[in-house]
Order: sequence, then C-alpha cells, then structure tokens
Amino acid sequence: MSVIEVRELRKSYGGRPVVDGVSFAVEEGEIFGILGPNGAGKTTTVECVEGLRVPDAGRVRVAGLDPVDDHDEVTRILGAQLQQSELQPKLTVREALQLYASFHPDAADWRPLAERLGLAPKLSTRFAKLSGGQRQRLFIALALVGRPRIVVLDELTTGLDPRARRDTWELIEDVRAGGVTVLLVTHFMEEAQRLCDRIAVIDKGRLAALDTPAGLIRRSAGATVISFTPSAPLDDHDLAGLPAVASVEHRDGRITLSGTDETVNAVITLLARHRVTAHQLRVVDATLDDAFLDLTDDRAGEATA
Ligand SMILES: Nc1ncnc2c1ncn2[C@@H]1O[C@H](COP(=O)(O)OP(=O)(O)OP(=O)(O)O)[C@@H](O)[C@H]1O
Repeated sequence: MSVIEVRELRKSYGGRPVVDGVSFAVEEGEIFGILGPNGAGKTTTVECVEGLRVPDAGRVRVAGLDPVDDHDEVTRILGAQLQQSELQPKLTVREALQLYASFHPDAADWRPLAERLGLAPKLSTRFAKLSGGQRQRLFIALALVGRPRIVVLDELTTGLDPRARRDTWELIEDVRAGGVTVLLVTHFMEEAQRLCDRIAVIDKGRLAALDTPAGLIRRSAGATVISFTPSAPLDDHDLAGLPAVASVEHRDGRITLSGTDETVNAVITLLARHRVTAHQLRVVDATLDDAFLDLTDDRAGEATA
C-alpha cells in the first residue's frame, strides 16, 4: 500500500518552476531515496510532503491525508529532521529530547535513542555548543522520538564522520525493520545504494528515473567496462558486433569495451574461438555514481543552487 503519494506536483518560486510535474508513490515499510543535483527541487518536494510548503498544483497524500489541510494529523505520524536554526541555542540535548518526547502521547524512550546516536555524553551540553555532527545526530533523534510511522530525513548524514555515518545507517535499517517508512534525501551514492529500496532521481524539477539502485545502474550506458590486452590482434568488426556492446576503444594495444554482463560472456567466447589470450583482463561494474551522472544532465542544476 502506498503511504506517500505525490502526483503531478508543481511548485514555482517567482515564476520559475523548481518542481515541475513530479509523481511517485512510496510503499509502506520501504526506504525510498530522492537523489538529484543541487537545486534539483528535492527539498521543495519533501517539504510539500511534510506540509511545510503549499504546492501550486498536484496532489500529495500522506497515509491518505492532505499534509496542508490535515497538518496536525500528518505531524503526528510523520517525523521530520529539523533545520539547524529551529532549536533554541540554550536548550540542552536532554531538554530538547524531553521536549520533543512530550509532544507525542506514545513517544519512544529517548535515552536508548541518545545512546545509539552517540549523544549520551552530551546530554547536558547546550545546543549552541554542539558540533555540526552532534547537531545532526540530535536532529535525527528528534525526528524519531515520536515513534513516527513515516520519517523524512533530508541530508541524513551530511557532516558526520565515516563511523557516525555507518552507525546512522544501521540505526535507519533498524527503524525500517520496525515497520517505519523512510523518505531519504541524499547526495551520498553509497548511502543511497546501501539503504534505499527504490530511488527517484530528480533533475531540474522533473523525475529523471525511478528504480531500484541495481535497476538504475543497469540503465547506465556501458554498465560494465571490460579491458584487456589481447595476445594477438582482434577484428574491430567482431568486437563492435558483440551483444549489448556500447563502445570499443583501442589504446596502446589495450582494448576497452563497455556493455553489460552479456558482453563479458561474449568477449570470453570470442577470445576462446580465436585462441587469443587476454592479458590483464579487468571487468568493472558501473556504480550508482555512473548512473547518476548519466541520468542527470551535466552540472546545470548546480548553477542555480
Ligand atoms: N523559498 C524560496 N524562494 C525562492 N527560491 C527558492 C526557495 N526555496 C528554494 N528555492 C530555489 O528552488 C530551487 C530548488 O531548491 P531545493 O532546495 O528544493 O533543491 P534541492 O534539490 O533540495 O537542492 P540541494 O541539493 O542543493 O539542497 C533552488 O534553485 C533554490 O534556490
């Protein structure tokens, strides 16, 4: 069942469309990623889901509710990561957790949450004295303390060191294992690949692709790169005619082909047929990074960020 539904969402600022007809549906219990270049419209999209922005057109539903008209109800079931400016500088970590827990009738015990996020030694520290990474972890704790049915995390691990990032990923996996649906905006491909069941790639306010991480990688032109130095020359015509081959390059006696798994098998068969040995044979799979660059149009979005 879809727990978040976004259909033909549109939002402009000063006449400039920044979300331009985006549609997707998030199923209950999945980790759904939103990926895109700077300024692509990701935050605007999730803020419409949270009811923080009013769409110009289109339909947004969260558990069947309208995030603007039914804002109070949506706030009860949806936990959102805060922006830094939204906390009082003098509030301690403990006070912030207690305060946010008090907003919810069925709040989680914030102590294990603080422990899990490495905040236990910082409970008496004022918000103003926290490092960027500590603030980030506090925002994640505050998003989760109300035991939400859905949690929206925008730039979940930005500013965290690699250990804290990995701990946070484990926490998010645990949260999902408890049945919570996670909507995750991220710039980190490793994070998206590791955590997300499906990813919507947004570019210039439009949906460029929606697929599983593996599906997005498969769409990448030349998803697999095969390179080797043949013991004897191979006919270029034979190479270019291999199944699913996207490109063939010769450099310094070395051949580099891009294609798919099917191409790898065909290269091996071709080599065997011609009794040619492949020296230093390397096969490298495309990553989500490659798929992202293929799917998003150059750096144009960045210029407007
Ligand atoms: N309140 C606003 N008024 C005018 N323009 C805005 C406003 N909020 C966002 N924008 C612009 O809308 C565009 C999309 O912004 P948005 O924050 O949704 O993108 P994003 O994909 O989340 O980007 P990033 O990855 O950099 O956070 C950007 O060009 C941004 O400058």
